Amino acid sequence: MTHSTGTLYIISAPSGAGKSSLVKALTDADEQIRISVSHTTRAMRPGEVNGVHYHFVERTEFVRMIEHGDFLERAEVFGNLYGTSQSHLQQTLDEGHDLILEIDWQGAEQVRQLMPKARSIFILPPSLEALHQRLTNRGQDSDEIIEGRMREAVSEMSHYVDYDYLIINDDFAHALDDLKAIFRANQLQQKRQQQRFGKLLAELLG
Ligand SMILES: Nc1ncnc2c1ncn2[C@@H]1O[C@H](COP(=O)(O)OP(=O)(O)OP(=O)(O)O)[C@@H](O)[C@H]1O
Ligand SMILES: Nc1nc2c(ncn2[C@@H]2O[C@H](COP(=O)(O)O)[C@@H](O)[C@H]2O)c(=O)[nH]1
Repeated sequence: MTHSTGTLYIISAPSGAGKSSLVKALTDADEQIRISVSHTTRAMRPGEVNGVHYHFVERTEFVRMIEHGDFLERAEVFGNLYGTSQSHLQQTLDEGHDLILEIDWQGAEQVRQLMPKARSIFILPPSLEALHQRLTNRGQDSDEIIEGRMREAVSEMSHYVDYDYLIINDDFAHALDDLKAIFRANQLQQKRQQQRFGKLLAELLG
């Protein structure tokens, strides 16, 4: 019996494009797919839970973790530090789960170097106006923070060309279908490769 490992997915988007909402809807519908919980020095938003949405840590603790080599990737985004801890990442993939990293373009570049088989998806909003509206409607950030995120949005979006797939999140259900199709196609490809490998192994072992 051959064993297949899961696929690592990088998902990036300008803040407010709907990345976390789409990823949550995807993983609610498929328990085989897991989401990596990042570390951050950002202040907790109302309703966020430590260890669920992020591991919230002080900057000194984050720096200690950098020095200890704990992060697969890390970046400063909107003045806060964010990073993906190595712990459990390989184990989750070895257990056969697909794993999603919701990270910015700087982190994506680091992960591509270290794990070239990772698949990457960029999510775009239909327009900058819609993006601004979504950040405002989310009702979790001050006007100042929203303006800062809007200033960074165009620069973040300019990196979409480096990604394997592009999804425009205009109609939510449509964008979710696109996301599901990417995962499904990859799962089928993995299964096919596993079958080929199993057949080859059986032939070799007689
Ligand atoms: N297709 C859509 N149409 C309208 N609103 C949407 C759509 N997709 C997501 N939203 C809403 O936009 C807001 C931002 O979504 P979300 O928090 O998922 O964005 P994000 O990309 O994960 O942002 P961040 O990077 O800041 O975490 C939420 O209030 C969400 O409900
Ligand atoms: N390089 C990384 N970027 C990350 C990580 N976790 C989140 N992010 C990026 O931060 C912004 C803002 O997130 P928010 O929760 O404060 O709204 C988000 O859009 C991601 O691109 C990470 O571990 N590494």
